Amino acid sequence: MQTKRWCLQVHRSEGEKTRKRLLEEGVLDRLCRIRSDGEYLLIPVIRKIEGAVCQEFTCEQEKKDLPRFEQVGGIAIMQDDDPSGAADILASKKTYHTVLFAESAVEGPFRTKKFKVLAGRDTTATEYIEYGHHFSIDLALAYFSARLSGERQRILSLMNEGERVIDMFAGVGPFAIPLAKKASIVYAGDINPEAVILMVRNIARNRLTNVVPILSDAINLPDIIMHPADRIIMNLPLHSIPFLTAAFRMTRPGGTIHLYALVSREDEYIDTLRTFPAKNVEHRYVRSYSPDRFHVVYDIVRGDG
Ligand SMILES: C[S@@+](CC[C@H](N)C(=O)[O-])C[C@H]1O[C@@H](n2cnc3c(N)ncnc32)[C@H](O)[C@@H]1O
Repeated sequence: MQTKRWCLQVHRSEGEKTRKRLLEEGVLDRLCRIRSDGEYLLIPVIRKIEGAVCQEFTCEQEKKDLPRFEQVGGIAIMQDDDPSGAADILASKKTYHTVLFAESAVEGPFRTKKFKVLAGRDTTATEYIEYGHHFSIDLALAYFSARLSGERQRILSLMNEGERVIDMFAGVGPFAIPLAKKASIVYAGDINPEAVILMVRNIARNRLTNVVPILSDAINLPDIIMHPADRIIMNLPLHSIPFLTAAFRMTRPGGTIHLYALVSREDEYIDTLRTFPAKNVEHRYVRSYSPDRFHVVYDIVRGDG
């Protein structure tokens, strides 16, 4: 079947390297055939990524319509308690080892969900790769979402080499670990001991020596971290506002705080942010959450006050 798809156009000499990278990042469209265009190859991808162009491809049809699910590593998470759909999902790809049903929304201080195993291995743990970084995850023990991968890359692209970074709600390390590539040091705190244990493992797996895991309530971080940061990550979208005073205490004048919040209007917290010594605040849509609420990120530059 001929169909239009997003693709990357790369020189033949770069073809295999690019294909492997896209496969590793989970964006290679494996249902469509890579095609050549003179000395270039057109490599199809499943969504619009940086540098992608739209071209015609010959694609196989999906074998069977699968129910909706979110993929995290080898785990598929369904929105419905549907064992037969779960069996279809499990059979659809060799890499899936477990299909889960989320029995609750994110809840409690650790922001975890309760899960029921619908098919496959009886586990909530898996391995996940994002932009070449390896993560051990256990969805029942510590929060993790693959949906912020683009946002993590955006923050990385804003960074200068050698920055000092603090991630106040670090979870298993999905911000802290990629940002360590440019940072001189990343302090990564979380209140959930299981998240910190997984983060320690992930730091070691990615052979990093500049990420400092801290088991602590974020409110206490200003008493633990003595040097001001160039950049702070605050990814606790429902409850981050009460931690802003601590974040401002830890940021140097001119440094940036990235505050994630759940809102129904992008400028919802602008008046609150004006009560802090902020020199500049920009906001941007991150992703939808419910029909009337979405995640926004405020990029806040600290003033001198
Ligand atoms: C939405 S998750 C984000 C985790 C990680 N940044 C990510 O993107 O996957 C929020 C994290 O904040 C942690 N947390 C909640 N309250 C906290 C507090 N008072 N101090 C430190 N960490 C907290 C939770 O355990 C959870 O891991």
